[in-house]
Amino acid sequence: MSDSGNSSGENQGSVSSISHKLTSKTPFLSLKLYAVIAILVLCVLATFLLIFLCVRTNRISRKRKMRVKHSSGSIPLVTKDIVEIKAADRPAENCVKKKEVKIVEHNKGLKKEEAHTPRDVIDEEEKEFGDVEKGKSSGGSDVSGRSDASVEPQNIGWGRWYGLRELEMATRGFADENVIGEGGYGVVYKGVLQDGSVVAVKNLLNNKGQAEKEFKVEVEAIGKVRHKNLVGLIGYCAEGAQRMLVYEYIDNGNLEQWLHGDVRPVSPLTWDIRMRIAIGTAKGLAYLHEGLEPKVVHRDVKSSNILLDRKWNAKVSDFGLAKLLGSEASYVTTRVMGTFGYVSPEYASTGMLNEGSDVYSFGVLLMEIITGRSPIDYSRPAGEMNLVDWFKGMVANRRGEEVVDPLIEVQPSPRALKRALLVCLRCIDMDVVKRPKMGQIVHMLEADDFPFRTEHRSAKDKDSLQSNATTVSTRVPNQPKQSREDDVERPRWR
Ligand SMILES: Nc1ncnc2c1ncn2[C@@H]1O[C@H](COP(=O)(O)OP(=O)(O)OP(=O)(O)O)[C@@H](O)[C@H]1O
Repeated sequence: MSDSGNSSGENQGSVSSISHKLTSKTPFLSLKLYAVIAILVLCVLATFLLIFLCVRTNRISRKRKMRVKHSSGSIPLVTKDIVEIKAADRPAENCVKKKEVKIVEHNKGLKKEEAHTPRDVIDEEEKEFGDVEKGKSSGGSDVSGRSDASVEPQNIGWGRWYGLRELEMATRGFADENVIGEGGYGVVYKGVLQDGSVVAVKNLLNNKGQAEKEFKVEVEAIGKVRHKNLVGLIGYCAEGAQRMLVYEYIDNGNLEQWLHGDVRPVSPLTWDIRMRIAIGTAKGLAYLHEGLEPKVVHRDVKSSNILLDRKWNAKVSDFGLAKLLGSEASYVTTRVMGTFGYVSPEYASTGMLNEGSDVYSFGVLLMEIITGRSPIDYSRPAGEMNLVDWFKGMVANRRGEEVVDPLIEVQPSPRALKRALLVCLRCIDMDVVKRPKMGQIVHMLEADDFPFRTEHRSAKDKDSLQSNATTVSTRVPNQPKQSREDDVERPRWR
């Protein structure tokens, strides 16, 4: 009882001592302590309020600046040539679902309603192949109806900037049924623009790391590249986080689909058509390597990147993308390394890249075209899984005629076959400096007298194919440094 009395007395004592302290005067302006504390608290609160207001004002002014920048068109106006159409602010929920979109049949075999039967294509080819061969081989008209050869950048510019809304309308809201396919860079949609022209819209994946400025610089560089054997970039979209590339639509699928997609007794790809595709591809690559400054190394030459029009003109796609998307995103790592089976040994082992790596990949592609076999095919017997090894062995053993795709009905002449086989072997030379340039390859494939330079060849020349298959390192006949003028257009890279 007395303990509790003591403790309550102590409590009362401490309370009265605190209140005494609070009411006692301090040296600061002779104010009482509670007044000083109240002033300090108010000061702290005022400081916080001030900081908060500063940050808020700063944010608002930055947002306003960005809005002004966007509406004045500084994002799309990459060059004088690019015309802003319209910018519609819209959440891109339709675009976001791209990853889940199922790849429609078109990806592995042409869409039924769009696919032409081999007969259609061959009929068309028969009607038009002659003209093309007579020197009008400047490529078919593109989707906008213009001829590639007549493209004059100073008149029409390389392309334009598209608003998200416009591309959404063109692809019916990025609808599943408009998906052409999906690659490592993103989903590709078929679209019809308001003027009726058909385009392919590539909705780039994971572009968060891609700075707008860097993106537009690279896109501009790709967009200026025009050649009848390269898929033309006709514009792009960069709104918010969205990055899309708009290409001319190439309406006859890709080479992979035609070589491996639809197994039938006779391939619609005759020997002549195959060589035409190979030469067109070589011309496109020659332009990238030799017609531009700085040159462009494709890095991913393979059959699915060779698109075809109805006249079997080859159009190389995806050039420039490795550079465009390669710097930031980790998903691109495998892309930078190219595609398994096509990658040159030195690039695979050292990562050192030059146009020789594309030449190697082209050599593998040419083997694929000749044989109808995939570069790596695990369904084949052990000794045949790797196309390059099998091919070299066959040629070295004088069994070159046996490598031709059995689906080709009319066999090539021995001369034509030997020419193609020799080009393959030279392209895959282990010594990168001994590989021919793409321009030389064009001439080798086109030249009737290659590799038969004289009527009376020496025995050594006769055996050149076999020796190439074993050494794969031979002299390339003298060729002009560049492809012919009609094949390689003037550089417009910068
Ligand atoms: N301009 C185009 N016109 C018509 N079809 C196209 C066009 N560009 C791409 N495609 C088609 O879209 C599909 C996906 O192409 P994409 O280039 O994105 O991937 P890929 O070449 O199949 O694979 P990867 O990304 O590994 O190179 C392919 O079937 C291709 O034929």
